Amino acid sequence: MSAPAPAVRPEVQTEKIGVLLLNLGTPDATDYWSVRRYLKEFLSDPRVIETPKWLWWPILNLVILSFRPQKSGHAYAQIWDKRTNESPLRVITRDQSEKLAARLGADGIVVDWAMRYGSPSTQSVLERMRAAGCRRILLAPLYPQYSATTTATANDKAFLALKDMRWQPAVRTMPAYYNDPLYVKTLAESIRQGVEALDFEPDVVLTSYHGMPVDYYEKGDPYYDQCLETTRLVRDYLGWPEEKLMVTFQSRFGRAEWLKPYTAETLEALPGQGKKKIAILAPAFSADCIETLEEIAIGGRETFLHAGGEKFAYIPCLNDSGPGMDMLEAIVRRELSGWL
Ligand SMILES: C=CC1=C(C)c2cc3[nH]c(cc4nc(cc5[nH]c(cc1n2)c(C)c5CCC(=O)O)C(CCC(=O)O)=C4C)c(C)c3C=C
Ligand SMILES: [Fe+2]
Ligand SMILES: [Fe+2]
Repeated sequence: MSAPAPAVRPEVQTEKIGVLLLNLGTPDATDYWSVRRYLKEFLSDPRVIETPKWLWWPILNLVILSFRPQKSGHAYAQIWDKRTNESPLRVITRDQSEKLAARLGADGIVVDWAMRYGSPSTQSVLERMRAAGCRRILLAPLYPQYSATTTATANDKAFLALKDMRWQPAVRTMPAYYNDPLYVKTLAESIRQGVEALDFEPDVVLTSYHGMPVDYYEKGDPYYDQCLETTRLVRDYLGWPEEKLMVTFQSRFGRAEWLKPYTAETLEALPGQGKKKIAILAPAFSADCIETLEEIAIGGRETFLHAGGEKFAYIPCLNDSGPGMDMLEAIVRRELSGWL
């Protein structure tokens, strides 16, 4: 008599599809050490800082990490979500994940979220998804415009985690969606509604994108071009003249030349040019965060009003709004095609 055929392990028969939303990361708290830990990981990423390690290490560890955590911690404290005691970026990314899960769950799709820096780590979440039976995973970096400093490094981190898995899921990466008609429409409608809700008519609306060293652009990073293209498409959608919807770049870090025009300098100059009523939004961010809430909505307002501006309005990111989630669901479903 021959031995019975060995049973197939049940997990082999599990064939789930997963979607992993990836965002940048944020500190766990606003104290010096929490912010330092986060900044150290972030600013040690060679995709973000291309200065050779031997030169960058002392600058980062001896100079930047001795003063920046305090300054950034103070900025984070101003926008901290008191309800959950977390950073807004984390709260919003989780909300986006939960809402997407509610929309895709009926189709058996597992949705989760992770951060490139800090927690929840990309590795821990990928491991959890794999253990839950996800055999195919869409990595979805939540950056409308591609940059090596954001999109690529988020994917790198996921690939690094896959490297340690004996049983790897199949993966796809979601492309940047800077010119996707759905994104353009959703962004443009958010501007139209944002402006309609104001008690003034803005002289100009600024699309303020996160900045990047010019050097990275010259070496081939397409981020700048994609930012310009997003604004051009939104302007066309709204039927606005060129001067009504401007492009600027914010969040300059360090002494190198960054993409121009700088948002802060523009905010200072506009009142002198007779543009005293403005609205501003930050299309490079899928979720409001320190760079939008503190730097623009608080700091940008101060800069503009001090320079003689009269009316300033910040239009929020798409976040987990209904239209924002409709857009994300449609883009994700399209990227899953052939898997479903
Ligand atoms: C040092 C170089 C930096 C590059 C290049 C850069 C590109 C870049 N970043 C985002 C999105 C976010 N950045 C955020 C915070 C942040 N960014 C930098 C530096 C660079 N970013 C720093 C030092 C910080 C930390 C905050 C501070 O200390 O001021 C965030 C928000 C995180 C949060 O917790 O709220 C996001 C999101 C994009 C899209 C981008 C593209 C070129
Ligand atoms: Fe940044
Ligand atoms: Fe900033």
